[in-house]
Amino acid sequence: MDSLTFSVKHRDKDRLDLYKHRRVLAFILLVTLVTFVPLGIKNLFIGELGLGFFLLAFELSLIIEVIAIFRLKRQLIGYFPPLFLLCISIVLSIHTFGTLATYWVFPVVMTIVFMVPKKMAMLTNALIIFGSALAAIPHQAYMVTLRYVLALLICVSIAHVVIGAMRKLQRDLRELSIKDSLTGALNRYQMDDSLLMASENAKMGLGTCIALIDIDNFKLVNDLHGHDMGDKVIKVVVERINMNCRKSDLLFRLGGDEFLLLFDSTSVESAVAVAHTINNKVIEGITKLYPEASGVTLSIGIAESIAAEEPELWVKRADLALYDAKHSGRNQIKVYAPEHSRTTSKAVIAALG
Ligand SMILES: Nc1nc2c(ncn2[C@@H]2O[C@H](COP(=O)(O)OP(=O)(O)OP(=O)(O)O)[C@@H](O)[C@H]2O)c(=O)[nH]1
Repeated sequence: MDSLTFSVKHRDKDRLDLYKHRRVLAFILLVTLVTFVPLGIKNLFIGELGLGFFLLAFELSLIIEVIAIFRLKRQLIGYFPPLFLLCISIVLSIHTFGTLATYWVFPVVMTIVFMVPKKMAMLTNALIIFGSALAAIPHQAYMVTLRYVLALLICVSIAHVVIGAMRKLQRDLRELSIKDSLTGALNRYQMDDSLLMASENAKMGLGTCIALIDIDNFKLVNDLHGHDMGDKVIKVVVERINMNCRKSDLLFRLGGDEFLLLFDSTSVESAVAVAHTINNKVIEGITKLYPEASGVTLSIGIAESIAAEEPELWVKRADLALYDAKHSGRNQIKVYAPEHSRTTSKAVIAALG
């Protein structure tokens, strides 16, 4: 189950990145406003109408895009128009002013690597490097153009490696913050939003179920075979749960040996069937992989969503069903029924004397 993918599956990742980098975008807009706009106007005045037009058109497309990202929280015209106008402006400016204009290309290609999706950045930079080198040839010695191209290629390669490492680090940190490090299941802090969304869906008739899953007598596994074996057993449990439910179901580790499985639009009958399969596969898996710890079973409490019910009460109902499963001898799957509330209250009162 790829919970991370589930949590971002409907979003456009590039747009999300751009939206997160609004401060950088604002800075880039400011820098281009104080450089490209005066340059564009100057070129119009000195008769370089084509260059002046493309520089100002680029600036205009950038302003439109940045305003859309700030106001509408999405791209309006996309990457292509500003990048196309930028490429033309660079080539024209080197064609007109020669070597002096080549210095501008370095910050431009670096910014493209940092702000534009990888493939588009590579394509745009390839076009800029190739086009600007061709435009520079009549103005300087071949060796100077060769050095210019090599320096640009080195800059762009370093920027790609750095940004690749940063994005990987970002992904790893995000995973660390939402997932349990032992099992890879989502941690309990991710649960509230998902349960709330599922409760909201129940209001629209899209009910589903949750299952609270607890390993039976897990303390004995630790006591008899050691903590490491306990960890291995927990991992097998999570693996088997993941193997026997759908990608769209979400598994949370609540702590210790307890898990909550949030099914995606699933009836009680189907949830019970999946729970039985999970329990059987866990028993089978541990017997096969760690025969010394065989005999590990699960107790599972299932509760169906009720429209407009608080998520805490929903989990509480699954907990009561789990309590029933434990007290009926463990290795059981119980579905919440209203009498669970009464029985549990009586049991608690009896326990308190
Ligand atoms: N190996 C290991 N043990 C853990 C971990 N987290 C909690 N535990 C242990 O898991 C055990 C949980 O035991 P309980 O849930 O109290 O009880 P149980 O033995 O499972 O009994 P029942 O739930 O009543 O069937 C405790 O001994 C904890 O120390 C972990 O990450 N790894």
